Amino acid sequence: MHDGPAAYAWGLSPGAIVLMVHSGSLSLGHQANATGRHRVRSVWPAGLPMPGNGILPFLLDERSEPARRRYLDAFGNAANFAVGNRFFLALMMRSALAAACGETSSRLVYDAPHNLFWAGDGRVVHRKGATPAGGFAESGPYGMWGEPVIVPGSMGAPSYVLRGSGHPRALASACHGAGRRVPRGASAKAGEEELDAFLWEFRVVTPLNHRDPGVARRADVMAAWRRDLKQEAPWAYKDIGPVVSSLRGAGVADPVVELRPLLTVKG
Ligand SMILES: Nc1nc2c(ncn2[C@@H]2O[C@H](COP(=O)(O)O)[C@@H](O)[C@H]2O)c(=O)[nH]1
Ligand SMILES: [Mn+2]
Repeated sequence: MHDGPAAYAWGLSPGAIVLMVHSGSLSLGHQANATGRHRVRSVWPAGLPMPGNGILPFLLDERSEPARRRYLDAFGNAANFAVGNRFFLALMMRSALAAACGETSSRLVYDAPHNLFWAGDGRVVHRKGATPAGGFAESGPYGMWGEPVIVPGSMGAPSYVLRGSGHPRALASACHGAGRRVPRGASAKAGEEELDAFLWEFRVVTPLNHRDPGVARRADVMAAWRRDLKQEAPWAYKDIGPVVSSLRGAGVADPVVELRPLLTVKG
């Protein structure tokens, strides 16, 4: 616990089991974006040079209006689909927990999407790899403490719930995780000893039973399995401590609670 009053106000207490769910729209948003880009190109005025940086703006002219509207609808649908995914994953986790431990009480602390845009106050803030971190407000359920900011670490490190400060220079935003230390492909090249140490420390269960001697004999299958595990292993992610210190030091968000991982399910 870093901030008792805020933690208690959000229903977080020492020893509580917290379920964290991370899912987006499973490529629907990506597809909406690809289709949107195609449409922007198809209505782009002849003779107007396209921006050299690859970012295609929707023009605010009448001719672009239908394409713009369809893009915003598709993007909104993808965002709603992502909320639905998180909702159903949470229900599945709750029912699995109830089946194992009996009925428990739980309530939602926050649903914080990232990689979305937020329109309002005459501007649009597109948070790519970032999450909202609004500060105190005159009204609203989170006004008194600031907005909950969820910063996950990795499956082997703590995650944090912080309270946003609404820092104007950060556009009331914070990072949405510790972030990768090494890019996806590069982490697969990490040492075999590190992976062995990880498998020793963590009980890793996958659909493929690597303890089965028949599976363990298949060098090709085992190599692919180990490559996949390395992508998500704790060392592929940055140390969460300095990330949280930076958020606090920069006045972006203050830690409320630290969550220690008990069980991680990756899909
Ligand atoms: N608590 C956990 N956090 C994790 C795990 N794997 C990754 N992460 C963190 O999440 C963020 C966001 O991920 P992204 O896919 O949207 O970029 C990432 O920066 C990691 O720090 C995990 O297994 N458990
Ligand atoms: Mn994500």
